[in-house]
Amino acid sequence: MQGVNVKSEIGNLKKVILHRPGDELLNLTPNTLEELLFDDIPFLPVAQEEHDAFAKILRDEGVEVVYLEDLMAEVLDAKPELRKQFLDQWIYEAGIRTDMYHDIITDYIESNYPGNKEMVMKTMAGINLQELPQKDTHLLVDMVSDRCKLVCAPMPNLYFTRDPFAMIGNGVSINRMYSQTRNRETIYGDYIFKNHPDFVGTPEYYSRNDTFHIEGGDILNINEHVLAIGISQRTEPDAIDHIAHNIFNDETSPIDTILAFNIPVSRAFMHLDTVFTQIDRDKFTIHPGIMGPLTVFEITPDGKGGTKIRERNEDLESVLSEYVGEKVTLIPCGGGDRIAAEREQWNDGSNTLCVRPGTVVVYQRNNVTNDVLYKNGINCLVMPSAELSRGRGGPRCMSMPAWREAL
Ligand SMILES: NC(=[NH2+])NCCC[C@H](N)C(=O)O
Repeated sequence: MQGVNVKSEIGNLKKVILHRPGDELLNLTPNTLEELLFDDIPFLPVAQEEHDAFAKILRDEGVEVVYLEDLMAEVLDAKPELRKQFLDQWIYEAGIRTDMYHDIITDYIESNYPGNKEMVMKTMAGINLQELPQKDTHLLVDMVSDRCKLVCAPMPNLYFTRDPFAMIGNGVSINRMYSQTRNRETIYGDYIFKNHPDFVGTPEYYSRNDTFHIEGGDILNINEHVLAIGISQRTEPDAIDHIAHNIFNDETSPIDTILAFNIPVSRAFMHLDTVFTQIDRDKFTIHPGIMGPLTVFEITPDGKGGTKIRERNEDLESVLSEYVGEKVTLIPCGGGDRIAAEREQWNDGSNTLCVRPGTVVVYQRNNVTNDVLYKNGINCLVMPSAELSRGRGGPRCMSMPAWREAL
């Protein structure tokens, strides 16, 4: 299946991009957790089993599952001349600015990871000082620094494929990320969208070199015409102004309204999809904790190449019903119990992945919320979640749909 087609959050899912967590999780240590945006260290073999169970659920539902690492390796297999350019860029963006270290790392990778896929996986995992040959250097840094120091940091958040790039209709946003640790993740998407035969030519609404940050967890396709974007810890309002301008000026895009949801800035609510996801034609799950402070702005083209903005003061249900075109029900995470809501939101109880209207993938551990979903007629496909959830993302965060059928 070629190209991108995502014009809703719920249309029959046909193709999705995942990343199977790899050795990058082995490079998490207690004193790097905060910087790397984790709250604990997942046990890798179990995290991988859980992730494989997720992929199997999707395949059993008829979804084509493709992996980020394979797409990137396919780009390099087809265009071998890009391998050096990619490695140079990856080394530079890892913060290596001296020729000597650039050469040591290049030699190390070229001699130990000759295949493209293994090289791609290594760039994701990161490099420790102790892996590199010492004989060449004899520098002070080698004599005194901690031998476990990471020379090239790992990218442990890659299994949240939702965030570094995001499909919008038939186009894509290659994101500029909020945190330093996640900014290198977008290199892969950039190469894939510029070079992979399945994705080349996709209209690009945002570039990783743009100034303001925006992340895919904040981007929700409500329907062909309406896009919702969270203003959050991860997405700046300036980025939304910019992407709105680009989308409205693309004649091929039917999107004529962007709803900006201003959500509180906090670790627990880092993206809009941590508090709000669509699960059926007329149903959304929502974390009750955001209902009070939420404001919604409607952005539309002004007809002169710019945009106009209107603040919507009605309650969320009426605003959504208007754009969805039918009366919407909001189903609270935790079923209205405040403690259960907070506990389960922390473990992504509102972060579901819809595979078709009324059928969603959910984490097993959010049993209170899942019960409420069942009672509302939702078919929950339950996946194991003990280790994956330690990274603070659920089934929606761990998936980037590339193709959904029309509703
Ligand atoms: N779309 C999402 N909610 N993604 C969750 C990402 C979690 C990741 N640890 C981060 O902080 O960036």
